[in-house]
Amino acid sequence: MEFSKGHGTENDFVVLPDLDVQLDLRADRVATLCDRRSGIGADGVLRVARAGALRAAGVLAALPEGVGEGDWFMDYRNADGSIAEMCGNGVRVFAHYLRATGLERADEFVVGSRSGPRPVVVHRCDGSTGEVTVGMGAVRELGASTATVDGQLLTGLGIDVGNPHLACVSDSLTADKLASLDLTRAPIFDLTLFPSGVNVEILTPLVDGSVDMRVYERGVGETRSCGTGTVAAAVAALRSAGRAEGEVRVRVPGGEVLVTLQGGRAWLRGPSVLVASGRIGEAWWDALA
Ligand SMILES: N[C@@H](CCC[C@H](N)C(=O)O)C(=O)O
Repeated sequence: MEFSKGHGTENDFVVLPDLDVQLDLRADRVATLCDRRSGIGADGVLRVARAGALRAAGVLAALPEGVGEGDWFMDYRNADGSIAEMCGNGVRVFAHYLRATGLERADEFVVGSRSGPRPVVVHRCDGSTGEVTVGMGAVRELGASTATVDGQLLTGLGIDVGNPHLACVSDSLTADKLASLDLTRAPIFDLTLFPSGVNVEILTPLVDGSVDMRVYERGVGETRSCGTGTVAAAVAALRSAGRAEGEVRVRVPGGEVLVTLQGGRAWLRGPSVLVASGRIGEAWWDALA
């Protein structure tokens, strides 16, 4: 079983090429694989296959609207084994992987996700680093809500970027105060607004087109970056500044990305790194309960 390991601003993934869709990605297997002691260690898993093959194998009940049978499809799993609709950093790593391995020859193509097609532009890439823009699609605002983070009640904006987010801009927050927040415990949030859970972003107000952000991801815990989360953060930061559109540089613990919002749609540009590739022991994989 081949694998690669990659990250986008240190949001890291095990990439599993599975063009014939042979792998049974049961939740417990994914969780063990993503465990940093018992497995390879990652925030999530990206299975690489064509959408039609995933549908034929029953992984997808139907193709998401706008995704064609022949499109690449990022079958994304969180580190706890749960399935999520979208992963912005994951799409950049997925596209980089396809180009670096020669599975894809074009620099512009579509990556399908459970929340629909995500067109990508690979600006540059080699076997280890790349720079990719992802069309993140429509952004839907869900209204105000709150979360308790490190004992503090924060107000945020619920935002659907294909997956659910609560982006909390705190006017009194500085980059230093943000860095000192304890995000080891899961935020408490409103289950009525987010019955399937939510990714929570905490961020500083917009200054000179930039914000600092940390995130607690559904199905993972604190990560060093979240691509869909940076889009949600950019929407909330612009809204707090009385704006609906523009470019926002989002600094996260793992690096920096650029989010562009225009006409209710978002684009995410940022780096990708492919760190290693190798083989997973089949006996080890088969023995996972
Ligand atoms: N890290 C991702 C988001 C992954 C999915 C998320 N944890 C969820 O459950 O919605 C990103 O880069 O967007």
